Amino acid sequence: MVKICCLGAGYVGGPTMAVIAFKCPNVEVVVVDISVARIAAWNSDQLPIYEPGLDDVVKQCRGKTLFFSTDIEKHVSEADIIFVSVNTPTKTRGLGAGKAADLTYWESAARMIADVAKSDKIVVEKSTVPVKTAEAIEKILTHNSKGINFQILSNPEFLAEGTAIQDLFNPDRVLIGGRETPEGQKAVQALKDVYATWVPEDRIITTNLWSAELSKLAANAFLAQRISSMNAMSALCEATGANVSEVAYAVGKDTRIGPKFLNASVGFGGSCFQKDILNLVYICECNGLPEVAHYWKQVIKINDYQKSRFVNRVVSSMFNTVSGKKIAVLGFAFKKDTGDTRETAAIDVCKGLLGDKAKISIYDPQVTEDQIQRDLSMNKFDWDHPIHLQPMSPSAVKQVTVTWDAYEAAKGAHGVCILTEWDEFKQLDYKKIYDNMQKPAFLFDGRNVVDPVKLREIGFIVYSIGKPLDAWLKDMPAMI
Ligand SMILES: NC(=O)C1=CN([C@@H]2O[C@H](COP(=O)(O)OP(=O)(O)OC[C@H]3O[C@@H](n4cnc5c(N)ncnc54)[C@H](O)[C@@H]3O)[C@@H](O)[C@H]2O)C=CC1
Ligand SMILES: O=C(O)[C@H]1O[C@H](OP(=O)(O)OP(=O)(O)OC[C@H]2O[C@@H](n3ccc(=O)[nH]c3=O)[C@H](O)[C@@H]2O)[C@H](O)[C@@H](O)[C@@H]1O
Repeated sequence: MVKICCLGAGYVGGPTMAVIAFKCPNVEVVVVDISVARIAAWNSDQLPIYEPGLDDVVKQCRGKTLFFSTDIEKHVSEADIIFVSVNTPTKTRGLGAGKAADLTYWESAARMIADVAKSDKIVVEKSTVPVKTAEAIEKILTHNSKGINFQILSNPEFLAEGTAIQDLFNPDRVLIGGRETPEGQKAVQALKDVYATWVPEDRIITTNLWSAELSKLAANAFLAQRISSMNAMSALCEATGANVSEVAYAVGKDTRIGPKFLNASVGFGGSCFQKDILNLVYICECNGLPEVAHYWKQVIKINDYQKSRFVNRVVSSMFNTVSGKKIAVLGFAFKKDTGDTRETAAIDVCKGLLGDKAKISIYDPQVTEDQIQRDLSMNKFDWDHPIHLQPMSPSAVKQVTVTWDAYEAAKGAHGVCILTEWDEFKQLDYKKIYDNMQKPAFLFDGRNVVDPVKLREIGFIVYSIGKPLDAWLKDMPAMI
């Protein structure tokens, strides 16, 4: 029986390993983590992450071929294949601060593997890492190798949160990069055999190590670039009377462009797009390619512009101040069907509104008050470290309340901001919401989930990203 150990029981390690265990009954998978609380949650009925379909998969194989443990060294030493799926946050200090990937967690994992290994191992980079990381990892692993053979593979993960199980069951592709030596190719084949249990062969791509590492950064940069391109267009749509949804549809009908990932929004969030693009920018700079670095940096700049443009729309529409006004925020997660708030646009929007002294009432079906308070109190990039190493119990942001009901959040509010595209926000009784709000009642739709025409009929003043402007907003400056 092939033994797999995965370091890191997070959004990637947990679901990915659960699906491997589910699909490969002759493989034993143990997921380990330095966070005792996280492992306890994986072993309980309340999994540490919310992901549609995950519960079923875990329940079917936990205790049979899938295990969660904190006994890291034991399981690493017994494994044939070790996946490393630990955090790779953006550095906040020192060389490359604000851009480069912080490989502290990776390096400590590699040193531990080198220390405890007693037999040959295949070590798989599952985390997203800078191109050429495998070279550094190889040096760490072989430094004290005691004659043990380590083969490093790059097997970046392309799942998206909210659809992780679907993406893992039916991936567009699985990418495996390895050394072009006979030993390297043997290791590639061993990992290929695991995936080939359920992934069609033509979707398993094998490349050299550096191509695999770079392809992951490139894929995320391309995806984020599509959103920033559409978001840039949304500003022009508002200025000209064009409708961004119509433009996206017309553009996406070109089969060379395609219809996916062209939804204008209040800005992309999530733990990876910004982090990985900053990382790419840094690598370009280090390789003497400032023009290329500048090109990709614009994707982030447009995203930041989109978030501050949204805040400015809210404030300027409401007589240029939200001081003391109640603003309801519907949706705090970075996208629907996840409770993940890492780098969510909602953090920046809320901070912008708080900067103008608004009182905010937040409702998200999956995000707890504790998480929201932590997010609003945390420094940039701190969110991407293991949860138990993040700053603890920040003082509560007093102007923020969190409710478990959208109607409660909007009661007595001057304005409502929709910041996550949860399906339930399409079904709300907006007449009821309107009746219980201060007048004039404003609604700012950062996800284009509501029909602005219907809401205007109810009486709302509506702003929808990239849509023809309400008469009320026409003469207001988009950026101040
Ligand atoms: N979240 C996502 O959708 C995707 C993330 N990625 C990449 O995967 C990597 C992990 O991301 P997430 O799973 O989202 O992060 P996460 O924060 O949810 O999980 C990482 C886990 O690693 C643990 N950890 C840290 N150091 C460790 C060590 N030395 N030994 C054992 N456990 C350790 C942490 O306690 C944490 O539970 C990152 O590089 C990320 O860029 C790639 C594709 C998708
Ligand atoms: O490396 C990663 O972490 C992952 O990053 C993204 O996945 P994820 O961040 O989970 O979710 P996405 O669906 O890509 O959404 C990212 C952000 O973009 C926003 N978005 C997405 C699509 C769109 O058309 N418009 C838009 O604003 C979402 O609301 C969200 O805030 C990629 O889609 C995955 O392929 C990749 O593996």
